[in-house]
Amino acid sequence: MRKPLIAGNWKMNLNHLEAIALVQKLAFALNDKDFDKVEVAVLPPFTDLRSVQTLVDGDKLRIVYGGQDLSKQDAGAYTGEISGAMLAKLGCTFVTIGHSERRQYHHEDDEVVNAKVRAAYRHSLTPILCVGEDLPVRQAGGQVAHCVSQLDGGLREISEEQAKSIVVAYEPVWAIGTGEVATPQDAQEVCSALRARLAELYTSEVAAGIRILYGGSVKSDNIAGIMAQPDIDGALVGGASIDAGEYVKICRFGEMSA
Ligand SMILES: O=C(CO)COP(=O)(O)O
Repeated sequence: MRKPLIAGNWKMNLNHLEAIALVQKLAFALNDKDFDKVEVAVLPPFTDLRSVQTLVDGDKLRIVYGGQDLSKQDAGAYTGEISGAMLAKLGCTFVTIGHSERRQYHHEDDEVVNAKVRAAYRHSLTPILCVGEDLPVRQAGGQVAHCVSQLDGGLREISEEQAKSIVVAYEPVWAIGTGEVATPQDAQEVCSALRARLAELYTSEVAAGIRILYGGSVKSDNIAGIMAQPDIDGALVGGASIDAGEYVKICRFGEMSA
């Protein structure tokens, strides 16, 4: 049984004081019944993580958190980089890897993404491996092949034992921050193909246990339809995750109508 995961990618938004305010609002609104049904994560900028950790530890919150990226190196002369060890020390559970904004603006290819996935496992972090096609690929009908190839690239030399804990996020680039949400059927098509590929790479039992998220303009008014799909186990939420009221509604997707 896959527990749904709602993860909020704050991107480059909110300083550490604003981070505290947002996590406090989430903690106030969400209760044990919510956390029993869904795992709720936030992915703040690096500079906010210590504040989030202090709040989560101090108030024993059930919210988990993680980084938006990590270095493929473990330590050393890599100015500006943040290591997996540093994220682990801050109590991070997750780290997003291969987000389309990293692939696009920082030219991260599958090789870099794979090195980062391996770095995450070295430090017991759970990667949220992001894949997704851009508009020309979708218009040419190449979305499944494109995403499966990114999945293969990201998982190179990742063992079955490691793969069991991975989270995969399907985020079509054309749906990110555009208000253009993929239809639930479009999202399901790719997510089911990703699960089928995971079964080929590992076993069907392993594939059946891996959570696959959808991301791209997820809001409280479209989450229910997305979550109703058999191969979608949660959402990676951008813009709507920094609005406490909206994010709480998304975390309570079971109460929203499809
Ligand atoms: O990129 C995303 C999450 O990682 C999606 O962003 P939006 O929800 O703002 O479209």
